[in-house]
Amino acid sequence: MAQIKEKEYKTNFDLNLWKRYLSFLKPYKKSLIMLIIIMVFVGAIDATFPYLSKYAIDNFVVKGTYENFYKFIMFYAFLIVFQTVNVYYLIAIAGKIDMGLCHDIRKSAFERLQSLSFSFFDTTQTGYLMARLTSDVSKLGDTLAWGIVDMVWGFSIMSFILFYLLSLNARLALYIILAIPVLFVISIYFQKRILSQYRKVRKLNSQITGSFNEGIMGAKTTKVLSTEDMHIGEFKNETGEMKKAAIRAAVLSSIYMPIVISLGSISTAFILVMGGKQVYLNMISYGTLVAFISYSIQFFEPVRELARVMAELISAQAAAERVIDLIETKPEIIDYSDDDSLKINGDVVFENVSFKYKEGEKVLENFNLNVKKGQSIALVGETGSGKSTIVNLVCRFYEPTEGTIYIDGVDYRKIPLKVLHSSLGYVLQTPHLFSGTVADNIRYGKLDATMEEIIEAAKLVNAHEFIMGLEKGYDTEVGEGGSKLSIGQRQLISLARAVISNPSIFILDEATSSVDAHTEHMIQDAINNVLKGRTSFIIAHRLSTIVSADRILVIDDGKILEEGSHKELLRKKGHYYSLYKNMLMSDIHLIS
Ligand SMILES: Nc1ncnc2c1ncn2[C@@H]1O[C@H](COP(=O)(O)OP(=O)(O)OP(=O)(O)O)[C@@H](O)[C@H]1O
Repeated sequence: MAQIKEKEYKTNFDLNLWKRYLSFLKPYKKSLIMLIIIMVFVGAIDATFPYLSKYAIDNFVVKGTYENFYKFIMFYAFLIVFQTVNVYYLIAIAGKIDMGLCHDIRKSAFERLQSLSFSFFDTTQTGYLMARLTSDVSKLGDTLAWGIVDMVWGFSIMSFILFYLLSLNARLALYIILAIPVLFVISIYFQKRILSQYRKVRKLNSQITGSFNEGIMGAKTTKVLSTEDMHIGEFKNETGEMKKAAIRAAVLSSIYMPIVISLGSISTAFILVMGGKQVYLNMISYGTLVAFISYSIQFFEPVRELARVMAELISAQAAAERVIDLIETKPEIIDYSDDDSLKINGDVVFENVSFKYKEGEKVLENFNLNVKKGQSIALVGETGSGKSTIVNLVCRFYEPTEGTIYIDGVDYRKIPLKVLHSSLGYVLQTPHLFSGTVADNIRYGKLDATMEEIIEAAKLVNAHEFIMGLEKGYDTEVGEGGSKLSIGQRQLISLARAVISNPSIFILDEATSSVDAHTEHMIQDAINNVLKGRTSFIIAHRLSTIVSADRILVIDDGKILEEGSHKELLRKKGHYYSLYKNMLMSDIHLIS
């Protein structure tokens, strides 16, 4: 299975990228402000509890008085209730932002995918796109929403703890403050390394998603070719690499955590020794010592969290870069006009058209062709000769690299894509049906089609009869990709779908797979009905189609080798003649 080539991304924080990404947060501005306010409160309250313990020890335990006891209890209870409400809202709001972001980013990415040109899909693999739209988007929403929660909480609780510590005893506070830079440096050091392993995991995850996709899509072919073991081997390699990287990350974490815990314990020990002395000398109260011990434990959590969030943001940057890259990819084929009122008749002219898919190779060179409205053109020739390229250019899935294509005398780049595509009927060699009913699938050709129009289109292509024979007629589910129907039936439905919008230009890439004689006859009949009065380009594989075309073009290496009607070309006794003889022979061979 082919590997997905992943771009290598920056390891430093890329502010510019995050600014572009943060624009997705705009619709959630109010929620975000609410979340920040709530998190400041949560941090402040968390930092206040040890201070309250100090008050309780010094007043109720040491002094043994009950003065203000009930007020204290009430205040404590109020803080607990307030904190509970805060936590409820913080989870709800952060969850809303997380899900909202994922939804919006996925929507933008999917919309962009719909507008991208064919050339994008030539160079981008499905697995890569699936990984972008699923795990990368989730990672982004998650990191951003919950990263904000942790960051605001971290800064808030640290500020309040520092405030309490300094106001209680500045010298003792120093022992805790001195540990911060050490802890921060250690945290960043480890988090960077842990994350570089997680990056590897993500990169491999992309490849594994691709392999999953290919494995599922190509399951039948794999079975037929008996290549299961090879695919399993490849898959094992990828997942093995992923396992190694994940284990390395876990090992690094297992070293990092004890260091952090030890550092916290050392700092607490210092507080105990120094603070204990001060208690002994009556310089601070018992309550203050207890509060200091609590703060020394509590203080390291936000430092750790902030280091983690920073590192996570750097790691999520890889996901953000990939997703933003996708969302900001510009379609190569764009509209130069928005005149939707244009109507297409069907005259098509190629004037000195050259085309290449990639630098260094020419598929078409100075190609000229003049097709009048209503003519049917059969394109025949060896595989790879350029037949599909010609029809792809007519459809403007790609544009000529040189020369011009005129439709009804107008440079077709001046015709809006919407107008061009709604005037085109295209039936692919292996037509794709979408999950849904037969009627739904025909309606894809004209979204506002009535049931009468659907039935009329089905009748035109001789599909009505077999559809009525299905269990639920037009309401029969076709299955994923049309799997519940035969290939011939799928072809008839796709013909109906293509013809329902009454296109003036028809493109047909004839199926090469053989169907039984009756179905072949039905399909041929359907094609003849559909082509009447329309300009058509047919990549023809069936003799019957070729013979009945107005003009036959024999294509070779991107050039027209021979051109004319069936009779004219036979008389010439050239390439078409031998091609026809071969086809005839293989047909006779098939029949016998
Ligand atoms: N998307 C693509 N990217 C790069 N090269 C391509 C692409 N599609 C086709 N080609 C190349 O362009 C040339 C013409 O291909 P094209 O598909 O037009 O031939 P064809 O006559 O339709 O072949 P077939 O009968 O096998 O479908 C071939 O050399 C092919 O390898």
